[in-house]
Order: sequence, then C-alpha cells, then structure tokens
Amino acid sequence: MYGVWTPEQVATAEEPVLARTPEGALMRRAAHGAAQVALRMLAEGGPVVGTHVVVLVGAGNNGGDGLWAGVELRRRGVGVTAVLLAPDRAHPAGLAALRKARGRVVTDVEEGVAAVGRADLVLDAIVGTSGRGGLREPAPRLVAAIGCSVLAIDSPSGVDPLTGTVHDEAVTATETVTFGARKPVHVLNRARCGLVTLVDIGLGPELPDAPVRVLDAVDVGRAWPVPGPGDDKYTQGVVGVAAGSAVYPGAAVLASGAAALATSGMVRYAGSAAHEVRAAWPEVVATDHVADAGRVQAWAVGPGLGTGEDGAATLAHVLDAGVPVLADADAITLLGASSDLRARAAGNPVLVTPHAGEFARLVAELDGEFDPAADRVDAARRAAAALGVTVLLKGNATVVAAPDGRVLVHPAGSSWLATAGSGDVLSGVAGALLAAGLEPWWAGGCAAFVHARAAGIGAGRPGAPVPASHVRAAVPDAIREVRAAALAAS
Ligand SMILES: NC(=O)C1=CN([C@@H]2O[C@H](COP(=O)(O)OP(=O)(O)OC[C@H]3O[C@@H](n4cnc5c(N)ncnc54)[C@H](OP(=O)(O)O)[C@@H]3O)[C@@H](O)[C@H]2O)[C@@H](O)CC1
Ligand SMILES: [K+]
Repeated sequence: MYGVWTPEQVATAEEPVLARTPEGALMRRAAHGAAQVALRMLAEGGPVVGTHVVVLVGAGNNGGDGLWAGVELRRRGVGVTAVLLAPDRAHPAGLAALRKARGRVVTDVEEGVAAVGRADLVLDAIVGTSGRGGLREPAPRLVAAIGCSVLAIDSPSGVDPLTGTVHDEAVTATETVTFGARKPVHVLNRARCGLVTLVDIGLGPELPDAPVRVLDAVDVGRAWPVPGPGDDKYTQGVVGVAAGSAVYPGAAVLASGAAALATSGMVRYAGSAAHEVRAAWPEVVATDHVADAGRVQAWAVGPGLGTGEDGAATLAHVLDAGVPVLADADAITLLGASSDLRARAAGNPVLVTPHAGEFARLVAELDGEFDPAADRVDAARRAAAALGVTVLLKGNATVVAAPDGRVLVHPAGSSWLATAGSGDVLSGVAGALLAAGLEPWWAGGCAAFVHARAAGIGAGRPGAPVPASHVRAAVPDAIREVRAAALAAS
C-alpha cells in the first residue's frame, strides 16, 4: 500500500525540510532524481552522449527543477536547450547554472518550437504543484510541436495536480518524475502521467496520515480469504445474489458465477433467473425469492433487478437482513430515489458501486455538491459521508470512500473494463468478499484490484476489448497472482 498526499500537504511538509537544509539543496535533490530518469529514458534509444533535450521552463520552482536537471544532463554530454516561457521569472540560480554549463537558452517562441521539433526528449517543467487550469500561451504551441518522449517534472502541466482533471490544453507525458510524495494526479490520471517514479527528498517524517491510499498486489493477496483446515462451505461465508430477470438473465449468471469463483464460500441465488443460473453454475443454490433463500452472510443486490416495486421490496428485504450488502446497478437507482431505502442502508456495512451515471442518480436527492467530473475523490468522499455507506465510484481510476473519510484509489491501466456486464462481475466478487468478512472498504478495494487484473488477463495481450465473461473467467488467475505476490512477500 502506498499513500498519496495533496499538493498543499506536500508544500506544508516541505517547509521544515527547507528550513533545515542549505538553500537550494531540496531542489537539487529533486533535479538529480529527474536527471536520472531522463538519462534512463535517453539510454533506451542508444548512447546518451550527443542526444538533445529540450526543457520547457515555467515561471516557478517547477521550472527551477527543470533547469537544474538540464545542468546535470549537460555534464553527461547531453545537448540541452532551455525554452523560457516567462523569461523574466525563470529560476535565477538554475538559469545561471545552466548557462555556465553551456546549455542553450531560448526565449523566442519560434526558435523554441524548432528546438522542440529536433529534440530526443522534452522535459516538461512548465508548472508543477501550483498549476491551476489548462496551459497558458505560449505553452500550447510548444507542446503541440512535441514529437518525441516527454518526461513531466512533478506532474504533467495543464493537468490539475489535485484532481487529475484537464480542462484545456495539457501535456501527455511518457513518464513523470515526482518528489517527496505521490500526488492525486498520479493515480487519478495515469493516462496523462505515464509511468511515475517517486524520488525521495526526505519529506517522509513530515507527512501526515495519507488522505488517499493505493493497494498493491501484496495487500490484496494478504486480505483475500483463504480457507484453513477447519473451514467448510459455511465458515467461508455464504453470499446471496439477488439479481437478474427472466428477460435479461445475463446479469444474474455473471454475478453468481463471479461470486462462485471469488471465494470458497457458498453462493445462493434468489430471483427470476434461477433456472438460467442453475444451468450455468450447478454449484449455486438458486431460488425464486429472497425470502426463501436461506441464511447468508452478505447480499449482492441489484444487477438486472428492475427499478419497480418488486425491486424495491427485494432491496428493502436485504437491507433489513442484518448482514453486509453490496448494492449495484438498479439497487443504486432505487436508493437514489427513496429516502426510506437510504435510511435503511445508512450506518450499516453497505457498499454501493456506481458508475458516473448511477452516481448522479444516487446523490440526486442529497443536499450538497457532488461532482465527480470536477473532483472524483472529493465527490465519493462526500457521498459516503452523506449516505453513511461505502461508495465505490467506478471509472478509469476507481475510488473507494468509506463514511469515516478513508479513501482508496485503484488506478486502472485502460478503459476497456467499461463494458456491458463488467460491473456484474465486480458485484459478485465484492459480495463474496463481504460474506467472507472483509469490511466494505477492503472488500471494494480488493474486488476492484482483482477485477482489473482479471480484465488484463482476460484480454490476453493489451490493446483490445475484453468481454465480461472473459473477465469473469480470469478471476481465478487474478486471485492466484495476488496470492503469489503475498506469499513471495511473506
Ligand atoms: N519548494 C521547494 O523547494 C521544492 C519545490 N519543488 C518543485 O516546485 C514546484 C512547485 O513550485 P511553485 O510553487 O513555485 O509553483 P510551480 O508549480 O512551479 O508554478 C508556479 C508558476 O506557474 C504559473 N502557472 C500556474 N498555472 C499555470 C498554467 N496552467 N500554465 C502556465 N503557468 C501556470 C504561475 O504563474 P502566475 O499564476 O503566478 O502567473 C506560477 O508562477 C513543484 O511542483 C516541484 O516541481 C521541488 O523542487 C522540491 C523542492
Ligand atoms: K511539469
């Protein structure tokens, strides 16, 4: 697990470190780390001596990092051109050092565009943690001229460092090198950051508890329920799946199957697709109504449920059952439309798993601002607090927010998971984890991780769509992977 801190928290942590280190030392540490990554990237194309790097230098300390990195690259035989976007405000010490190291300094935009066109690597040092809004002129013209790899210094310029959002023009980096701590942009907008390298500049002891955390394979593998010698089908947790319909039984079959593959606990199914579920998954005990389903340790409710009276009655029944509940799809629409159902859920171990559209319906009747397009971490955190349930907001970066303020982000590598039925698989996996005893925040985080890995495995080679049934089929391999990681780390 690693932490993610806001730009403000990082700036606060920097203060005491700046105060006890010689002037400029922190920036030199950061710049050294950036130069190391740049040299590695250049070396991928052959010898670095004689290559040409262009540094796009903004008005603040981010530009200072870029200039000092340029100084180190000069010492390694790399040709360096610094293009100053705000010539009067470029970091004075960094600029003087680059000139001394015989780096070329350009202030004319046309000359800068020509240099960018000839570069082997561009360092984006336009703006870092103080950046707000899209790129300002003349940065867009220079960025548009890039035809080579880009290393973003701290964060890709034009992408909001706190929220990862992009409004206008922004840099798309091949890689990003960041300092002291990862910031939200690095997990919320992987597509713009590329591979992220963290350089230690000694902030660790000064950082508060991380407001956002990211699970790794070892965390997930350790948390995954593994049966011991004394376990049987009941002790691993029985999950009930209340999903599907006679018209669209696919959701029920996908969710029940995913639940059966996720843990060794038993799966019960209750709903109008009992026949189809039984045919596809003989190990699932299927009945027509939740009232006849028998005892379960958690319910997964919603996919294909319908949003009419029957669906509402089923949701009310499972919310009153006194066990953890995973609510997805139609169950989310029902919750959004009924204060009575929301009251039954509030304060209980309930995990809701909306995509953007379902999230809008979920919060439609609540007071306050919930805008995932502006800040998805903040929106999920507020919704969880207002509803008294754990919210897993699906998307390219999945956010899991608990009502007590804890937030997990799972940065997915691609958007191929946004496919029909994919959410049903996630429901089944998360429901099985709830039944096995994981609390909703962990169940959501572990399910999102394994779901994304299963999509990667199910797709085979990257770069192509993966249908939900392939995601489901790959769940065991994804579990094997995280368990192997946990065993290797123990
Ligand atoms: N403190 C330290 O020692 C360390 C700091 N470190 C480094 O410092 C960075 C933070 O530096 P920082 O605070 O100086 O701000 P920074 O991100 O360079 O930007 C400020 C300038 O950008 C401008 N600007 C704003 N938005 C813009 C846009 N969209 N497009 C274009 N321009 C825009 C804005 O202009 P203004 O609004 O003032 O006109 C302002 O002048 C941090 O990311 C890390 O790299 C590391 O070296 C570790 C040690
Ligand atoms: K930058």
